[in-house]
Amino acid sequence: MSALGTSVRGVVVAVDGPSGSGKSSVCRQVAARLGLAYLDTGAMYRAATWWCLDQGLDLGDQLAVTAAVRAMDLRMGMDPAAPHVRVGETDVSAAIREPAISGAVSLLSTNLDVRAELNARQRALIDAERTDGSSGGTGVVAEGRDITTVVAPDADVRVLLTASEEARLARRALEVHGTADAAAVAATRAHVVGRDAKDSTVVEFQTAADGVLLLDSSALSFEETVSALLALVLDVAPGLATR
Ligand SMILES: Nc1ncnc2c1ncn2[C@@H]1O[C@H](COP(=O)(O)OP(=O)(O)OP(=O)(O)O)[C@@H](O)[C@H]1O
Ligand SMILES: Nc1ccn([C@H]2C[C@H](O)[C@@H](COP(=O)(O)O)O2)c(=O)n1
Repeated sequence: MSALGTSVRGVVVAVDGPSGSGKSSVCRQVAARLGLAYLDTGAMYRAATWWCLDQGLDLGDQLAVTAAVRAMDLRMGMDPAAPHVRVGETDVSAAIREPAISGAVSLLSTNLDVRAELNARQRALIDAERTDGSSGGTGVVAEGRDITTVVAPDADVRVLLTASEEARLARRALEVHGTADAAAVAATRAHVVGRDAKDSTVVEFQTAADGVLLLDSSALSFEETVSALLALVLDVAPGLATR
């Protein structure tokens, strides 16, 4: 609600792309700069994986996994200054980034019943920001693999953020190993290219769907990519003020 009591419709920015293209870091920064909420949908798949492992489930048991995910008490903290993820009372923000979760998460993200459950939760979170900005902002930047196409195809701004495989591997190697030399890139390949190959079997995030804008960050610095996405959003929602 505005100060006058009238309803203000929040802007919805949807961003998809492959692993290491910069979705999380760039979208979080753009959300902070525009005073929007930030929704990391990959973190929801990671939290679901953590929850199922914590319950001692066999992740290949699709029925048991689906039932557990439907029962999961998942709370997404969407403030871009301090995003966090809770399952019940447990803050799992750090645990869901562990290699054991990264290595197992595709078992859930390729389970179509799990996708349906998480898609519904993502739509509810996005709709809450669209209608009343319940995180205190004037909209949301939501990123993942199927936000532009499945979860929020009606978003105000839809962007596919890509980068060459070479650039994505180098970025991830630098982030994880502190260097992008040949050994570090080789060690990173399975986590980036391998996971994308599995996830690509159920969602399309390598090519832009109709009406989705393509932002290729291969030759852009982090700041240049943030500026490019900001420009795309401000083009559609010029009333938003940057911070
Ligand atoms: N344009 C850029 N130039 C250089 N480095 C970048 C750029 N964009 C992002 N990075 C860096 O690349 C790394 C990967 O980015 P990020 O984690 O945001 O990717 P992602 O698409 O969210 O990956 P995933 O889907 O696997 O979580 C981070 O260390 C980030 O700081
Ligand atoms: N909307 C989404 C978001 C994420 N995934 C999958 C892809 C990854 O394997 C996993 C974790 O995502 P990340 O944190 O690495 O971005 O979840 C998906 O299928 N759909």
